[in-house]
Amino acid sequence: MDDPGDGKNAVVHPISQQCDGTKPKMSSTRMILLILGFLSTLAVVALIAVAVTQNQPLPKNIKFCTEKGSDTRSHSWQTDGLCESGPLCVMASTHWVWFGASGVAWALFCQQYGIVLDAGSSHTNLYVYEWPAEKENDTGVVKQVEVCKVEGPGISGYSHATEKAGPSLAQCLQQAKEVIPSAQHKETPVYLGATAGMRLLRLQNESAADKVLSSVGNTLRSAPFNFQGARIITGQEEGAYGWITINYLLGNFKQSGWKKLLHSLKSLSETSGALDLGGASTQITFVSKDLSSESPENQLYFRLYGKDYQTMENSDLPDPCFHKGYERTINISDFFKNPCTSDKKKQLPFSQLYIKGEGDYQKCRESIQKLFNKSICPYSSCSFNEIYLPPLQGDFGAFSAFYFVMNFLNLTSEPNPFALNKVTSTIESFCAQPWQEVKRAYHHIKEKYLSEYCFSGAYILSLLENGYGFTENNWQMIHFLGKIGSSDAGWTLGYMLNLTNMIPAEEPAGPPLSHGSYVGLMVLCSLVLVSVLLFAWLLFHKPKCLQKGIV
Ligand SMILES: O=P(O)(O)OP(=O)(O)OP(=O)(O)OC[C@H]1O[C@@H](n2cnc3c(O)ncnc32)[C@H](O)[C@@H]1O
Ligand SMILES: [Ca+2]
Repeated sequence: MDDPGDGKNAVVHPISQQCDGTKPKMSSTRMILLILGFLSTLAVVALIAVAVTQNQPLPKNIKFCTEKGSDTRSHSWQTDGLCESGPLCVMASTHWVWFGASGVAWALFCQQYGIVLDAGSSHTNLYVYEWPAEKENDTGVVKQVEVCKVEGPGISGYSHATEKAGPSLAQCLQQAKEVIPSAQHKETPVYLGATAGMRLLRLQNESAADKVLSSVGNTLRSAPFNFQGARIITGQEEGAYGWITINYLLGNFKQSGWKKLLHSLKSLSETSGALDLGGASTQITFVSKDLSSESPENQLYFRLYGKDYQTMENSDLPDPCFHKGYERTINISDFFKNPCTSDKKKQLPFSQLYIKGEGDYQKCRESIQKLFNKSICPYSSCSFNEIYLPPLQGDFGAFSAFYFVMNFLNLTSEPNPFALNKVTSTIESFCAQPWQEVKRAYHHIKEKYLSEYCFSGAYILSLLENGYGFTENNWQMIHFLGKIGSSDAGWTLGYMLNLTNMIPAEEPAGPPLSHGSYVGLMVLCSLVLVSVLLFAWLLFHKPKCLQKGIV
């Protein structure tokens, strides 16, 4: 540490002070050495600690791909487990542990699949979902890769030929077989959930409903997939799984992981409500400010079907909800067949009804409004028909028929939804168009759908305004969505996520730091270490420039 410099041109700063020719005192050298040693140790410890915690061993349930497609769930992660170069191993990636000694681990990426059949009242849809196996507990990774619309009616439509319900699914199952690699078939779960049509059939004719379920069960069991059951789901489940689906697809569970889902009742504004309108039932599901459940289910569920035609005197039925010039014939026996209208059955002196459209939106709204009985409410607030409805909260994603109808009327404008008065005036002027004109303008659209858009539009407005109490002020909180990304909005994805336990009970363990903070911290620790070493080197090997001041 001797300094031969003369000190005349010394630079006055902490380092150059040692170049001024005076010998540093031993005690201060010792002190500097001590500090340098301490800082180096601290930097090394920090580097190791961060590297180790950030690069903890990968979870045991990471899937190991095999060519044979045997049950990947039973395979545990193997750090040296190289993919057996089967067709399912689509990618291998190197995972470096930064500054760590753990070396290299290989992560295998293979796809997994799940099938859900939505057996609705009007038809059945088959959905195929896909996700990377090693990420099954992450959020937003499950994607819809196929949808197949089953030909013919919904399965409840086979009540008179129950044995045909199962075979009706064959073509879509074949399509699923083509989409999913054959090695994966055996482990691909398949679920069927039946909704309002089957709920109504069960009320009407339980044994027919059982036979329909057993027929579809037999067909699904004989497919090469892993059959997990065919059942009738409740309206509450339909609402809840629809809510899970849209919030999962919108990434609302992402920011703070699945804790958000589990504690969703507390994180009020962070989830979207769900509005589903099917052929024979409708659901509204949202997280309410009002945590005390007045109604045990704390959810809405109701079925709406048919109209009240008690006042008719002859077989001609003027209907304000169809376009002027539209005519349709309905068999009285069909009309009173379903459980929602059977208790209103009357002896009528005619067997058919002749519906004649009037195209009168206001009259249509008034007649629909009568369906929503708001006179009795056993709770602090109700939607209608004595069903509990807490105050509306936050945004809503509206799908199924809500979307089909609004989309046809060009009323789905995102991200700036139309105001309620624009929606009302559009539906009103559409209803006023004569049927011949409508048919000419939209000749490419199925006549059954086309004839009912006026009624459906008026019905949707009645349901949302009079039923649920949406107003001008909160109307734009409703977002009409058909798909989110590549996946359809509906209950099926939420159903599968739940049944495959892809919604973990606990937030999955992830690295404590984000990648950015991790890299930043590592760079900082490294800079501290390098500076300390440089400082020490300067201290012990004084370079010439510092020995003789050059400034
Ligand atoms: O939930 P449930 O009540 O069991 O019924 P569903 O699942 O069969 O009902 P959908 O959402 O498939 O369809 C809702 C209604 O919309 C009708 N619909 C389906 N596709 C449509 C389209 O493209 N345009 C207009 N209406 C459509 C269909 O006939 C139903 O009456
Ligand atoms: Ca449905």
